[in-house]
Amino acid sequence: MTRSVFVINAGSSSLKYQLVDVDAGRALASGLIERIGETTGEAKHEVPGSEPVVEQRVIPDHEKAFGWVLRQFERHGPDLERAGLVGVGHRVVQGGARFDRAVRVDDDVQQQIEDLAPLAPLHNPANLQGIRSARATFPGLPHVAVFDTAFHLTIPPAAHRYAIEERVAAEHRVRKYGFHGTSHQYVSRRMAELLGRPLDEVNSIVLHLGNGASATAVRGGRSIETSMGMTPLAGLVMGTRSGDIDPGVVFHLHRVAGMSVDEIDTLLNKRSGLLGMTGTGDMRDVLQAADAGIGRAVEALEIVGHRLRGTVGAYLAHLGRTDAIAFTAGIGENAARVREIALEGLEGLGIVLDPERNRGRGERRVSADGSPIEVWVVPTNEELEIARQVAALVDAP
Ligand SMILES: Nc1ncnc2c1ncn2[C@@H]1O[C@H](COP(=O)(O)OP(=O)(O)O)[C@@H](O)[C@H]1O
Ligand SMILES: CC(=O)OP(=O)(O)O
Ligand SMILES: [Mg+2]
Repeated sequence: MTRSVFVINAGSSSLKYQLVDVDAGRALASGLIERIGETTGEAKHEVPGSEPVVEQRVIPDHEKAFGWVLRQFERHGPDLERAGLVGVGHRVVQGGARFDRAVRVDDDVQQQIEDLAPLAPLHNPANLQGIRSARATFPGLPHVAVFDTAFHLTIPPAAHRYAIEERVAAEHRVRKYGFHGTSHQYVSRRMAELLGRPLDEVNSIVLHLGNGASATAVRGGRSIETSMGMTPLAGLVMGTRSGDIDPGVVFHLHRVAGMSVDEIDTLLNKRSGLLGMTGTGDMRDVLQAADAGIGRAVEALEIVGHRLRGTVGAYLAHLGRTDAIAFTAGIGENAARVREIALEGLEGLGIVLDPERNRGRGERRVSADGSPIEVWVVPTNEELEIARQVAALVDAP
């Protein structure tokens, strides 16, 4: 009998979902609704082995989006009544210092996620909409929240505290939380498996490079440092987010450029990064433009590479001994050129790519034989990891 989990990743303007067969470790259906709340939306429902259903339509809110999803299951399958659903998993971006693991959602937990919304104003409110819709639709099933931040709660104070007045930091919960933890955890475990060594003996650097991007230093299966901060705005250059900048820039833009706080928020979160520098937030387009010799795309890649190399160098120092570097997510898995620039010139630090392997596909080692630090491509699967955590919690006595 199949045991499946319905996994929901509700973003600010999107809803991603997967029906996961937990034991087989594969998706029975998946889908994505984009540009929720805008004047043009796109929705896609995919069942492996059949043509995907794609619709252009206006989708005003997450509740309507969820209704669309349920109709696709009714029309195109699989039948949710017969899928052996054991629970629903919700990706929740900000779990604060409170949630160090997945928890069953009840009214109290839902309230706590709401209380954490000021620490992730772009993410938690959307996550909550997903939770509300799904709890109303599946009242009989256990709902589980899986937090992006949970894996990073092992980061020691020296790395997670900011050097600001203690009273203010404590009162307003200002510290580094880190994100993409589900992916960093999944990939670092897989990395140890691939090296054939026990997790607690492996030190790795995971580079999750998707639309949002973050790096994590993992010592013996525990996160000790990560590049995102109190919010997912910090660290590496991303699709539309700036990553690290001097916080003084914010005051400058407010006082001298006359921008409001909301305008600066939008600038740094939605109009910066690759998009702000090149006009497209999609790495495929940036790479194509750079190949065509377009100056700002070439420069943007140089900035991306510079930031990545600096982060890798810092994490080598924090870990002391590093066994492997793992690239994951859309860019990390697919963009050979980005892997190359991220590690360019680091041969002296024990990192030697093999150009041929780097150009290949799928899960594999991409470092040269004899490279003291191995480099791998390890595809992430946040949905499967969420589904497994849900199943484990539901099974627990
Ligand atoms: N073949 C590819 N080459 C280069 N970049 C790619 C490729 N496929 C996907 N990407 C990039 O991956 C990014 C999206 O990553 P993904 O992990 O899917 O993001 P998210 O889950 O955060 O939405 C985009 O910038 C996209 O251009
Ligand atoms: C937290 C975060 O940055 O998530 P995403 O990469 O899905 O935007
Ligand atoms: Mg992703």
